[in-house]
Amino acid sequence: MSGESLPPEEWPESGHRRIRRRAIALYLLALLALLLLFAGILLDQHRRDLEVGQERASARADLVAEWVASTFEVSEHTLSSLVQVFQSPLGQALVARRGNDAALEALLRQHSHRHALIDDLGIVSAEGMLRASANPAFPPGLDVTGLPYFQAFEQDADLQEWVSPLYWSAVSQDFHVAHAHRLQGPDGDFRGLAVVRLNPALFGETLERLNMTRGESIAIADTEMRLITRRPAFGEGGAMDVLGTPVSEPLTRAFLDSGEASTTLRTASPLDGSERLYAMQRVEGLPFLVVVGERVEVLLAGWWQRLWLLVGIFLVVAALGGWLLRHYLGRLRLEGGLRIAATAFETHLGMVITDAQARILKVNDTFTRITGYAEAEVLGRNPSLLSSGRHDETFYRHLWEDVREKGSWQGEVWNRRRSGEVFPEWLTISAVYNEAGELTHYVATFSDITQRKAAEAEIHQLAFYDPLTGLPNRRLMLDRLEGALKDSYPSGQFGALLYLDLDNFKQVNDTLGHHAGDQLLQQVASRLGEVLHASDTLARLGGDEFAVLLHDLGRDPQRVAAVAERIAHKLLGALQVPLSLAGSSVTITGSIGVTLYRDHHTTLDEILQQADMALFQAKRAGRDTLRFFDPAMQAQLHARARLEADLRQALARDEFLLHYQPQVDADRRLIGVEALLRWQHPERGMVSPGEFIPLAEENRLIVPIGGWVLEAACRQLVAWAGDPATADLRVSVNVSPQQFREVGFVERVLATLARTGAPPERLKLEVTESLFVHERDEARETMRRLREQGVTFALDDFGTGYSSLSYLKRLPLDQLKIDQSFVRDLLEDEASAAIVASIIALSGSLQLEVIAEGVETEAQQAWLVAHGCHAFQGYLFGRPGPVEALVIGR
Ligand SMILES: Nc1nc2c(ncn2[C@@H]2O[C@H](COP(=O)(O)O[C@H]3[C@@H](O)[C@H](n4cnc5c(=O)[nH]c(N)nc54)O[C@@H]3COP(=O)(O)O)[C@@H](O)[C@H]2O)c(=O)[nH]1
Repeated sequence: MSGESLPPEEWPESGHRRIRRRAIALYLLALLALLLLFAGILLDQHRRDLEVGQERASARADLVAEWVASTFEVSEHTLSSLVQVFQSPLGQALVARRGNDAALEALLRQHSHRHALIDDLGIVSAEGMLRASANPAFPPGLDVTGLPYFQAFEQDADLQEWVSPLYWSAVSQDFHVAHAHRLQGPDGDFRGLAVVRLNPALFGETLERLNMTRGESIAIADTEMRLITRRPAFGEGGAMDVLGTPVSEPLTRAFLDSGEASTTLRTASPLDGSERLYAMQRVEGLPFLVVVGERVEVLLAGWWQRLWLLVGIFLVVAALGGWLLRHYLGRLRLEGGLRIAATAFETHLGMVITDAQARILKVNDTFTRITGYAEAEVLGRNPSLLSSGRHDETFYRHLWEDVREKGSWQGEVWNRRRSGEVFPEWLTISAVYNEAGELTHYVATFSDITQRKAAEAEIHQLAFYDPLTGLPNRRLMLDRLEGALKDSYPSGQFGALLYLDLDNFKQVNDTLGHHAGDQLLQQVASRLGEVLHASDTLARLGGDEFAVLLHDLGRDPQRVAAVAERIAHKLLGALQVPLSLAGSSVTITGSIGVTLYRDHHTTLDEILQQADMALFQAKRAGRDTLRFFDPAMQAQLHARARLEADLRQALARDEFLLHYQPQVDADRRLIGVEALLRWQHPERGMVSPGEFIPLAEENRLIVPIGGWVLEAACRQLVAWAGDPATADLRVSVNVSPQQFREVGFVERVLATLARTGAPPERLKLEVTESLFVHERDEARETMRRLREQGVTFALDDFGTGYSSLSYLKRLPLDQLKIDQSFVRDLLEDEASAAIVASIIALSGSLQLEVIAEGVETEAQQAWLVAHGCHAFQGYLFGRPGPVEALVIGR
């Protein structure tokens, strides 16, 4: 099932993502739940810790307030007993009578010892004068009208008893608290006050003995917000060093103003700045206030610990959960990857996995299906077991170079199945590296492309080949012509396009039927193909029209035309042989139009038109004929063909003769002659060898013609041998390369010498440098064998070729013949003069004779003599002519 047939959410990759998303969401939700749980716990505990602190502070404040209140019960009791005493008749008499001060003071001292809190006891008169005091520091008659307790009674006539807030005593220079009781007569008239002066330090001492919890503070203040005592002390003092210290704290002020008995609040201490939970408790009926504080920081110390513990637990859980999630997702991905890999592995592609040493580790089912090898057969083996042998070592070297350098290679490879069948495959090889960058595996995938290639071949065949004959069609022919035209420009080689049309095909078709017509075309195609080389293109353009492409025929258009003509004749000849069709013998002919091509300026269309026009002309000229596109060339070809035909007859008709051109020494004495062939044509007169020798060479007629020349020259030598004036003359005979290379050349020369009786040492064979371009060793051997028999050799046209000097030295030569082109120019052209001079010098160093040909002027000869040349040939000494024309010195 392919991925495209499933809904997207069911695609494997999609499913993997969905699970992944869910797992992450679940993990985050769990974390959130845990976070909320921890936050709930912490909030609750935070609240409870503060509540506990608050409750403890309230309880403590209540307790301390009780204690403070109870303290004043002592003073109250003392005052009550004093009041009883001083309101008794005796007491009143004591107070009223002056001079009883000592008795009064004794009484007061007796009562003042009842409690440590009581600092002093005193009796104040109704006028506000101290009558007596238990403390001698306060003398009788001291005015207390300015003190708050006296003023309180003054202002309120009904006031019986009153406890003062802290007040400053100028006598003791300290703060005190006074507990005063009204003294009155029997009529209720105001007689003064009994006053207990209390020592506030006692509160501090008592508080000092109290067990305090950490972070707890306890303060006692009066309603004027002056501290009486505080624990812990602040600054550097003790608990009582704070006595009288005013406290400025708005919340406390507000509480006192509200008249409430107690309150709690959370604020920073105005004394030490620490934030505390405070419980404030008024001391009932007294102008005092107890403030108990619990430091929030201490109260929440445990809570903070729990907070950090839970944060730690949360982080550990989150990290652990994250790790587990990652692990799970990793496994999920891996499993997914493996599933995908497993699915991918079993595809329509053949797959091979090897280790880094190219040993097969795994193949898939498709591999087995394509190659025929089961997995067990190939495990541990090298994939080269599949190689077909069609690719050479270089191919595989490049392939592996690509894999190593680029990481992969892909291309077409021919491999061999287990059955031995060779098949094409499209192969991709990839190198696999680990994280450290080391090569670990190779993975190859391939598909069998046999069918694709067959289909391609079929399409190619249909597109480019004629289905009836199997020949290239017009399209392929045009492709090849285009390519040939391009190639012809740099190579300089001519090619030829031939259009061939069957003359009587329609007649065959009409009389014997289309099937026979088809057979005829097939047989014609086969015959034409037999005439041509594999490098030529024979195409069927359609109907009974064929085309032939001849490539690289040469650079000389005339010769190329001749070759094309010869091949065209062969094609026409091949058609003429009767064919067997439907039980009948049929003779068919064709017409051919030829055009040559080379120039890149000529377009493809022009060439096709030219071939077409040439074919048209051939058709017009009658059946079984050919025509060239260029009429001038056509004429030349005709002339050439005629000349060739005549040349073939010339020997038999005895139309050749030899002219001799003298060769002289520096004193112009005749030393030899060069035999030069002449053709006495019955119609055209004397034909130059320059015209017919190349033709004779092309048609190999040069071999018999050359033989004739040699024979004639030898006969001339024999004729001269009997006359002392001519016996020493040597005859130079031109030998063409073809003639020289002809098998049996040596034997033929020797046979001619023997037959004629000519002295071999008088015969000089002129050869050209072209002989030594190819097969030079054979040429040297031929020369050596003839030279052994006395025949000498001259190297003709010397200087125009490319003979290597080192090789030249090894040739059995006798003479160098300076080419006439250099001689002609030597007086005008420094380069020619330099060449001639070096040839003369070279001949001297090689100990060879040297002769200059083409000498036409005295000046040329003088220059040559001056430069060491002593043999000459040229019009200056005589043109080639009949033997009788030679001027022989006697
Ligand atoms: N294989 C054979 N080749 C032959 C034979 N006979 C001749 N040839 C070759 O034909 C080419 C033309 O020869 P030809 O027309 O005879 O010309 C020769 C001389 O007439 C010409 N010549 C000599 N002296 C002068 C001169 O002063 N001026 C001038 N313009 N021309 C001169 O040179 C030709 C001889 O050349 P070479 O052979 O290189 O010595 C020519 O290539 C012949 O070789 C034959 O029998 N076989």
